[in-house]
Amino acid sequence: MAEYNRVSECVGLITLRNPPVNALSAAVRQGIVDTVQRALSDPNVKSVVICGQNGIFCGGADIKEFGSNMTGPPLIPMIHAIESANKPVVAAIEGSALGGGLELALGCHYRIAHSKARLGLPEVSLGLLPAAGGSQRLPRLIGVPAALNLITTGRHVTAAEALQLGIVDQVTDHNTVDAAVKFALSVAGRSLDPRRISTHPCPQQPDLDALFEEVMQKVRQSARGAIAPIACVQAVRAAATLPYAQGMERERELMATLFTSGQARALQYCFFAERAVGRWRMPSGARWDTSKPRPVHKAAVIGLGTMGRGITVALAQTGLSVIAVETQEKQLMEAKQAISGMLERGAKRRGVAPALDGVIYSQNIQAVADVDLVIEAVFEDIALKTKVFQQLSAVCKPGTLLCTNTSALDVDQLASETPNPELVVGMHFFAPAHVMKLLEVVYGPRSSPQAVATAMQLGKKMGKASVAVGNCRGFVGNRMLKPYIEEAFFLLEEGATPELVDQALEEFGFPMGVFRMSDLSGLDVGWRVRKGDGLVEPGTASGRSARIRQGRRYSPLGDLLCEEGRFGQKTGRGWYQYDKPGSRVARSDPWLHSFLGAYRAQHGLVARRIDHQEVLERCLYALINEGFHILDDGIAAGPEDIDVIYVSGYGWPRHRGGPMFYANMVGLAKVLERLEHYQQLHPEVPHLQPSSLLRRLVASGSPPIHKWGEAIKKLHSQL
Ligand SMILES: CC/C=C/CC(=O)SCCNC(=O)CCNC(=O)[C@H](O)C(C)(C)COP(=O)(O)OP(=O)(O)OC[C@H]1O[C@@H](n2cnc3c(N)ncnc32)[C@H](O)[C@@H]1OP(=O)(O)O
Repeated sequence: MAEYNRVSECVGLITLRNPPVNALSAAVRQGIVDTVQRALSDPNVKSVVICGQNGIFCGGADIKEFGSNMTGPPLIPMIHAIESANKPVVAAIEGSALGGGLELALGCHYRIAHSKARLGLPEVSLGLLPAAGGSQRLPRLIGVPAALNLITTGRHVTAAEALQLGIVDQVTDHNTVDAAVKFALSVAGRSLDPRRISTHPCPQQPDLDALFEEVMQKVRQSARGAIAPIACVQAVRAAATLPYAQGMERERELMATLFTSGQARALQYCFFAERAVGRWRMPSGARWDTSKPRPVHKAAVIGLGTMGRGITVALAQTGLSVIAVETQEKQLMEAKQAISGMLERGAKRRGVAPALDGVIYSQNIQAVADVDLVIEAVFEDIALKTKVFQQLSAVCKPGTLLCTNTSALDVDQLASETPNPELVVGMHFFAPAHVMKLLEVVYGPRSSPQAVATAMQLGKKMGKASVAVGNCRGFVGNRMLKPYIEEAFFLLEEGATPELVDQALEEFGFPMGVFRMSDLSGLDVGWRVRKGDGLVEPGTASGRSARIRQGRRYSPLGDLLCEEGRFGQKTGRGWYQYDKPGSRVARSDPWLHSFLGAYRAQHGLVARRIDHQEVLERCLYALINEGFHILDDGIAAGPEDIDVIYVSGYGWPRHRGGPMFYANMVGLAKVLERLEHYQQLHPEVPHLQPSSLLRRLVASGSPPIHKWGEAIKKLHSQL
């Protein structure tokens, strides 16, 4: 797993070999220990180069080993032995040097990087800290402020930035190993004392306490309950204030707490879940590895409202040429200006030229005749969308993929309006579409695997977390959101306030509670949907019967607010009040509290004390329960799909892994027991009725989440 060769007569070349990213598995660590020893004991070898095979230095510790008993030589003494060597050791960094990979490089005496390489200590995003000396060496090398920034954010830096920061000694555009060997020859015999980073003092920093105080505050605010960023700050503080050996001891203690924490397990689960969703499969048996995507060179977007504009930007930024269609001239001109602005700002941030020429604007749908893929983003109206799909079927060249950005309408119905339903899929973007990571790729029974593969590949190109899901009302994300929101409304009826509900959810880790989120997205959105479903009844009927609609408990609270013109931030009033329409700072509203009091009195409801635990159990377990229904229905292929959707599109705190992972952590039996408890109290609420899959999983011994797939298959075959 680490190959040894002698090159240029006197350079020992060690090559890490562990595809695909040369992770530091037990075998690789053993290989490094053995080959370093061999190089150091060979009198003909004057210096050593460490590189990785296949253009990547090292992706860090092998994350797959974390759950098991770790064997093999530990990283810290291995890196220490390299740093203590009496021959210069040079790291030749191509591709990535991340986590333990960069820590290994920091133990080397010199670092040479290819100009396209990226370096970083991303442990924080796995719920850890750089505990192979990284938290102690990096601040000594580049200073406390820069090290704090890299270690607490986990961001990857380019080779150019690494050079500027002093992480690497040289950047090359040519063969990195050749450059490193040449460099190793040139430094053979030089004193290595100044090159051993652990022996350096941390560069002096004025107002150290104030700096740590400020960073800690910032980190606490943005971490929303995550513990790793805080431990990272504490570890760097140890580097800045303690001798190296004591700093290493502190690094070890902090890591020990993190390593076994539920947060680290959740974050590592997210890492693998994000990769697992790329290996999509459909109930028909079609799969990612047997379905070839069609090439997409030219795309079109129909309808340039907020969503269409964002989608156009996301497509143009991938380098595609895009035809952007809006039939009204005024709207087209406004959209052109807005899209150009977004492209320019995005390009400035990324330091590239804006793809302004990549977008052609047109009022005429005929302009899309030769595109490979169309994304329809017109108003959410089935008649309008049907018309657009019929026009597209007539205009587009044969084989063009027709995608709809609907968030609520039936993809199958739209597909059935076209002569080629196999070419139709949903591409459900989230606003703002050029920023939000999530994309639900919605297939119907007639969507071809090739259409799904093409949409998934395009999503990946746009940098989205793309998840393939089946077609149903609300798809996965919005379908699960419905019971969550309904429970929040019921809690208000029973005595909670929007402030209490939001506080409980925000302390759990959501960036915004359900009511602040509703104010942001607009109360009228849900009102329109409920009207369409025939649920909204004007009038002042009171009592329990007024709150049972279509045979189930219904809360008209949201409708009543909308009747008052309280649509949220845009009208300056919603569940909260705002200084003016469009303002973002939510303030508690006495009007709302007296409205809730009057509403309860009118309906004979007696307010009771509701605590945070009840808020979390009712809102989150109702949402999770819907997740089990979705798995049982085969709408999502596995719990990872649901979790990626919730973490990347709905603000579920990443350090809690996603709703299904959370259920697994809490214990399926406990979730079932609490749902049964609330269902007994609220028999008229169907979404509290535990899903049969949840019951069956508990009955079969609550298998761990990575075994749910097998269990679900087995349980289905027994039905
Ligand atoms: C003792 C504790 C010490 C901890 C210190 C650490 O080092 S913790 C690990 C720190 N490293 C990282 O966080 C890096 C994680 N990897 C990445 O960011 C990316 O994989 C990459 C290296 C930038 C490569 O990206 P790319 O897009 O090219 O590939 P994928 O992300 O799709 O990965 C390909 C497959 O490799 C698996 N993989 C990646 N990194 C690791 C790893 N460190 N350990 C184990 N496996 C890793 C990844 O899961 C993919 O596998 P598939 O089976 O193909 O899905």
